[in-house]
Amino acid sequence: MRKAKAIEMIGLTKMYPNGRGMRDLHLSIDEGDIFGFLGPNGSGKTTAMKMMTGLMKPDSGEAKIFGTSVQTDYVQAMKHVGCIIETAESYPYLTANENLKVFARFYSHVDQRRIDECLEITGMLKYKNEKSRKFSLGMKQRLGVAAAILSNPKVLILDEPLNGLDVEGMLDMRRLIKRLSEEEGTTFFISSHLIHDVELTCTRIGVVYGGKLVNEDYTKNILSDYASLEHYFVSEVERHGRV
Ligand SMILES: Nc1ncnc2c1ncn2[C@@H]1O[C@H](COP(=O)(O)OP(=O)(O)OP(=O)(O)O)[C@@H](O)[C@H]1O
Repeated sequence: MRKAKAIEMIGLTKMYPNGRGMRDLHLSIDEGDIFGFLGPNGSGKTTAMKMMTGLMKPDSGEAKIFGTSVQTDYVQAMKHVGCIIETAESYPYLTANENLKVFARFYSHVDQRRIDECLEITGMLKYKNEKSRKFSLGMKQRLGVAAAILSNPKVLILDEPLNGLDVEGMLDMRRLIKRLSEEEGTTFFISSHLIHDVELTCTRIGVVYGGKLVNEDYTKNILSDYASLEHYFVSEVERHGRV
């Protein structure tokens, strides 16, 4: 059976006056994929993610979530999406639980039981009544994920979710992503510049370089042809990327 298209990007373009940005991005993410958007600092990942989540208007092109245009029907398109773009914000003087209650107000069906469930899934239940200003970066990231999954989104869009995490924090986050993918069928779109982590976490990978998508493929295909994702990355950038 053909899988549904969770995310489609059709020629998304945003160029800043300095000539940088993201040019003519075409991508199609199937339901159930854990898609890794891999590229170095400044390659255009955040720009693309802002366009696909409606935070930035593209110069041209369109993003669709489950067939609905983010640009023309924002509320309907984003109904199934949870996202953390740039940083996971929280209210420092509120507890983890109180923070989630604030977010829960946006959704009529999210009750205390679901809040507890999200705290449990993200390993934050034991810190439920602690104020977030005392949290480490990893705990803040996890609280951010707890907030992003409150409404049971079918798609989670995470910008550099491993940024600033230590090894244990990275392992936790990777487990969390796999758990949500397996148990809840969540589709992920994750940006990262960490090649090794993308290799271990993602089922599909797109390489971005200099504001362009240079190639994309399933991780298992890449690893059957290349010794590691790093070899693939370097080869793709050399083949298509350098401008
Ligand atoms: N508001 C802006 N005005 C001008 N240039 C910008 C602006 N935002 C980003 N850029 C430039 O566009 C390019 C792409 O930036 P973007 O933030 O999308 O990259 P990124 O891949 O997310 O990088 P990072 O991993 O460092 O977050 C960079 O060269 C950046 O300097």
